[in-house]
Amino acid sequence: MTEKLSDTARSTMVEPLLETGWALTEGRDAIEKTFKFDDFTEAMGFMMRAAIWAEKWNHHPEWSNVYSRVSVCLTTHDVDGLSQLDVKLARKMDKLAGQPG
Ligand SMILES: C[C@H](O)[C@H](O)[C@H]1CNC2=NC(N)=NC(=O)C2=N1
Repeated sequence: MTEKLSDTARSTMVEPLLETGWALTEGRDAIEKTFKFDDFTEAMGFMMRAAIWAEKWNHHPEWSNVYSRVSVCLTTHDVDGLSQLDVKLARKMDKLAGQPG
């Protein structure tokens, strides 16, 4: 059963994400990041690759795309807050984007 991250888990698992461009969302227990790509095609390719992992893990981002940018917000609706799934997907997205931050 997915659980909300504990305070300890937040400092060990979420804080490192803040170093790679993720930020805590105002007013929500969520993290967000805007990925910038060279063009629309690169942005779409990232979304497709990330979508495959989201579906495989049954954990889906709240995201939007404007041309070469993809804005992502991750939170776990089932627990109304951040869980390990959000950390896992955030790490995967960073890898798929090939950008440290
Ligand atoms: C029924 C389905 O398995 C659930 O709604 C899954 C789908 N994807 C999900 N994605 C996210 N971000 N949070 C969830 O709680 C969630 N739950």
